[in-house]
Amino acid sequence: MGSLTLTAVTKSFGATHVIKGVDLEVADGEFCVFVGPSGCGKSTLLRIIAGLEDATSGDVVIDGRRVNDVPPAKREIAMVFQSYALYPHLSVRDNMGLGLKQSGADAATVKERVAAASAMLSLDPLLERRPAELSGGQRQRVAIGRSIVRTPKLFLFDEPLSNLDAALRVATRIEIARLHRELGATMIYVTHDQVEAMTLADRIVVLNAGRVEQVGAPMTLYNDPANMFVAGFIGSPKMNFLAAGPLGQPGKTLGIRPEHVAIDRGQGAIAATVSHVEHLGGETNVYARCEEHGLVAVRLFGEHRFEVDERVFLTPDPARGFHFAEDGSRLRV
Ligand SMILES: Nc1ncnc2c1ncn2[C@@H]1O[C@H](COP(=O)(O)OP(=O)(O)OP(=O)(O)O)[C@@H](O)[C@H]1O
Repeated sequence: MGSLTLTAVTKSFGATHVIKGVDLEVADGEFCVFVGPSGCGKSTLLRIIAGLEDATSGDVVIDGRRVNDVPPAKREIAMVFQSYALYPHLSVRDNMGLGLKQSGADAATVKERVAAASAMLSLDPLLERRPAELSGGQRQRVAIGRSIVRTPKLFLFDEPLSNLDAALRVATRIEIARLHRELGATMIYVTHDQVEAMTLADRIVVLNAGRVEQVGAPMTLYNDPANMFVAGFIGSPKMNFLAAGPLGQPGKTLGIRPEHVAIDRGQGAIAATVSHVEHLGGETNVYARCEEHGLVAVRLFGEHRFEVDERVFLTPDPARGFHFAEDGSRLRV
């Protein structure tokens, strides 16, 4: 069991209000991802859940028990950080078992749990090595293994993959998804990475300046964003916001994702000039500048040859547009 409830949680550092009243329910077994711009309070919220920071006000409830005054070690949570924080003088085996041993578990239990976690993470050949003899990806697997050994109620991850190179990030991301399925554990995960958020989460919490903008399944945030902030935050390249004009209405904004804008050399709704082209292999991003709307991103599948300075026409798919009022709220038309 490992449910989490946050009720009206706030956090201030002196006069700086960092978390401004967060309410959140995370169900037992759920994978919940916190995203938001740098400085919006993701790590602070995670640290409040862990007990590494005190909430200024509000309640933190784990499995029905208010834990505001319970020290981190007694909350039955495990935290995995970006830096692995392994003991350099201990072997992988001892790093994984130490926390459990310190909490008073007998040697047989420690051995059994370390063996199970090691098998799950393919760490068996590395158990006698010290951290200095491991790659970054292997060290992060040990850090994750150490958290599994303690069978916590909640796993908290703070950007665990951000020190890894691109290929290892993908491999470790898949491994974390598999672990979540196998353990059925509740996981709360902070990331900057859209792909991690979209692929790992049952639900994503979008934070902005210490408040929750929207909580929802990844595809709900993509297909049905609550407001302009969420619409612009989820998706890459980000959604185009087209100002008033033939396609918009005065004072209102039309949001259209780059994958829903057609580009053509012969005809279309908006005349534009190609200013930049990104070839990603399976996809091509074209950025075209037009007088009325500035730079518009177009995402194409497959390889497309557009040249910088080429004249083109852009046509947003009207069925895929979102409308926003001046204050950023969504207009459902
Ligand atoms: N101990 C502290 N004292 C004062 N301000 C702090 C402290 N810790 C965090 N902050 C401030 O709180 C805000 C939120 O920080 P936090 O680390 O939670 O953001 P974040 O969303 O995790 O950012 P990032 O994505 O850059 O890691 C920031 O403006 C930060 O400067």
